[in-house]
Amino acid sequence: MLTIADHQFESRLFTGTGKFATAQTMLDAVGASESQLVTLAVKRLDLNTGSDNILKPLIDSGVKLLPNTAGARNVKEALFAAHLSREMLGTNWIKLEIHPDPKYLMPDPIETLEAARILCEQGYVVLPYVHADPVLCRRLEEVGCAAVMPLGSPIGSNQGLASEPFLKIIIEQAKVPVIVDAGIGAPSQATHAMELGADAVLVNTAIASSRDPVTMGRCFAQAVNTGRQAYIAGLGAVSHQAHNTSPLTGFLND
Ligand SMILES: CC(=O)[C@@H](O)[C@H](O)COP(=O)(O)O
Repeated sequence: MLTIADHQFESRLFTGTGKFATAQTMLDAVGASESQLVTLAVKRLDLNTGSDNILKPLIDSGVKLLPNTAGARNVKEALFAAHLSREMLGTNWIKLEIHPDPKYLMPDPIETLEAARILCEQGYVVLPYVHADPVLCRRLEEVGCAAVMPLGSPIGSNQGLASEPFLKIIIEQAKVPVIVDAGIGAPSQATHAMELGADAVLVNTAIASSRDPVTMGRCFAQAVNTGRQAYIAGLGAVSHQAHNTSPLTGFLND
């Protein structure tokens, strides 16, 4: 079981709702992934009705919603999105994303830390999306974030764990759950993140943009479970040189 704030999750695969060809495909893929925490952009919500055609079926499916502030470029816009989502969805959970640069969608560390500090003070359960920066992750933990979400590689790039050396440091140091978010492009990469000791991963594009998102959702569920089990079982040590598995004594006793 993974505990974040006051909530427990059996599944360590978190999913997104963007980029699917149809709402039904998204719902089927999320179902197949067994994900229990699903993020959606506050920007997608209809300000008049407080809804979106995916909202009701998602709520009915029993997943926990994690609204995100995607599209926010600074503290002010992120706070606005968080306040709006609390009003509209009745949740104080927020995935904090502040990325002013549309080309690489790199999270702004300074704005993110300040917004996180304010939202934590206001009683939000804050899960910030950040670069894989161990110092920043500590600072976010200190201001009260419930988890940290360092990137594997740029959002939607499917490049995998380009930030691996820094993810390892974050995982080693963190006292809150570490959710590797963004850029995970294949189930094997999700397995690898979990083998490193990540507490969970968040995957959107790799599932949504596959030829068969439902099957891919299922593959990611299995991959995350495999990686977690392998981490618990404990991987063997890596060595520069060979170590024989059978006796090296000669056959002819010479
Ligand atoms: C939906 C969401 O929150 C994404 O912004 C998230 O970061 C996942 O990234 P990928 O789409 O690269 O899986």
